[in-house]
Amino acid sequence: MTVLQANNLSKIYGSKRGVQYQALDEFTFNVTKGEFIGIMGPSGSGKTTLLNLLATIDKPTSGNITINGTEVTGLAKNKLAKFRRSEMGFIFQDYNLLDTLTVGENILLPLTLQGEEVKEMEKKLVTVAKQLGIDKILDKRTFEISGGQMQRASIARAIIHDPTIIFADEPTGNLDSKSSGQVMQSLSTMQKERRTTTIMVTHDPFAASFCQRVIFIKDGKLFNEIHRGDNRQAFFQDILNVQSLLGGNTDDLHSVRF
Ligand SMILES: Nc1ncnc2c1ncn2[C@@H]1O[C@H](COP(=O)(O)OP(=O)(O)OP(=O)(O)O)[C@@H](O)[C@H]1O
Repeated sequence: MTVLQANNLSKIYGSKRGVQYQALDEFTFNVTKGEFIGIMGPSGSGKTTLLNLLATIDKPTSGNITINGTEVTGLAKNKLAKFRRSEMGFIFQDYNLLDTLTVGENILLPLTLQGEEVKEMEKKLVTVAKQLGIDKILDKRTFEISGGQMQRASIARAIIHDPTIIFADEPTGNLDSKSSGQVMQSLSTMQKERRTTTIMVTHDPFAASFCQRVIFIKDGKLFNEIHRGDNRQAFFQDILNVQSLLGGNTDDLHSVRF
């Protein structure tokens, strides 16, 4: 079942009279329910632009996006905000947790906004926290926990309302290699156990090796797409091979850690 369909997406930044830059050029792709997709490409290739369009944070210059049967590119502002709240989850590089709330309260935010019953919220909180191994830190504040724990808390927050799709922007960008491994393992487990659909932008080939499919962008266009078999290490190598064809970020190779 297709959950996301993006047709001929183009994004041109700048005004008609000023300098214009085409960041995305007629980009088309589909996402099936339960897929875990990585988006990679050199700096400036259009990854964030694509993620922002798919996540409805920005509007395309042309083209359309359908998520779960709704054409989101045609939705009015208030309907879009509601749609985003119920159908989407977000994971950011710098976690975006509120330090005035406990870890548990942060995770519960999407349900609080939806006005869910307290008993039901508690049940869902315990389930997701156990799945992610953070059930012992729910009463702590964000400054009392590690980066890896913060990112697992933000995964829990992204997933607790069972959204159609999760968008992750460099989720391992601020983490050391051990925490990155744990966070990617957590995302992978969520994808398997809850059939979550996830789209992740990353520079990190190690993080991308946890995906089932990796899409490479160059100059706003699809450059290549590779699928993972059973072996993550072989997939990691495939990712490095495409990256070397692509050129660009040689610093990405520093994250080799098997
Ligand atoms: N608001 C904007 N106005 C003008 N140009 C922009 C804007 N946002 C991005 N761009 C340009 O569009 C291109 C694609 O940017 P984008 O941020 O999508 O790339 P990226 O692949 O995510 O890069 P990075 O890996 O460095 O984050 C870049 O050349 C960038 O300079």
